[in-house]
Amino acid sequence: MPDDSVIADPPHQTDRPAEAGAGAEGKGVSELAWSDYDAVLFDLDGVLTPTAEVHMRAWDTMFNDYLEQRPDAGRLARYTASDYFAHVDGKPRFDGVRTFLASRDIELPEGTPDDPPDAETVGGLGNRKNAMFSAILERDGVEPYPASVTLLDWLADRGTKVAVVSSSRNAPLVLEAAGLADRFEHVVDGRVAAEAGLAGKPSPETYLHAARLLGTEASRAVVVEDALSGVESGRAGDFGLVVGVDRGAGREALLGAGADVVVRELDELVPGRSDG
Ligand SMILES: O=P(O)(O)OC[C@H]1O[C@@H](O)[C@H](O)[C@@H](O)[C@@H]1O
Repeated sequence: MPDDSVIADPPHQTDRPAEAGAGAEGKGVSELAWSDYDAVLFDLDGVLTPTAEVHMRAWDTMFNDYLEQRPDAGRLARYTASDYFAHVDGKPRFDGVRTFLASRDIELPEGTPDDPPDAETVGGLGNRKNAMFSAILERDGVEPYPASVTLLDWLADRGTKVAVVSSSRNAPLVLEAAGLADRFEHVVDGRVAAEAGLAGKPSPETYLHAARLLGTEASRAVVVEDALSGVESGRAGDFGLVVGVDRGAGREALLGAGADVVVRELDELVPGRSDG
């Protein structure tokens, strides 16, 4: 069993379920007591599909082009992958813009979520990035992670309820493009959240909303997340188990944000798959 899939002592709580708690050191994640859970709430980008990388590339191009054309470009540090993980990853589009700009002491007018991509506003910059994201998605398409499909198949056979909880307004499009749309009756995405007035990740509100839609108590639901902001949502919502998927955020950082276990691939959660 790879070291990354060892269950860690939960850093933020002492009343975690036995299989995820202290003393479980060395147990495989495949030994999770699945009977404790009725539902699994999946983040999308970076968890079910490799689209976190597409978001990353689009943010990188948009922010660096923008910084370079500013009159004070000389004083501004370039946008890097560390900025993505620290300020943007997992958050709703316009929260990501606002948080990154604040890290460079830049304040822009809010504008609106419908601002055109050439507007120098939070709305405009977010939509500028979205035009790039959409173009890449249309050109390259998207395939789900095979190991994530393995877990979805196993959960479907078992009758476990599933939902997608994504900050992205593109989630329905990505699920359709990846051939996963039929697997989820409930998708709480960036648009649904905005319309329902739910605060975005790292708030737990979107995950709690999904649990309600599935008719499940948070304590009986598992949250699966690759972003620190999303792991924080799961922890803040007191979910039964928070699984961190390390796609670049880093194992220690995910544990620090509140993940109970960290895996590299989702099939490590299927019994019998990752023991060693
Ligand atoms: O597709 P949208 O609505 O612009 O959403 C953007 C965000 O969607 C999230 O799912 C990604 O994890 C973020 O990293 C990304 O920035």
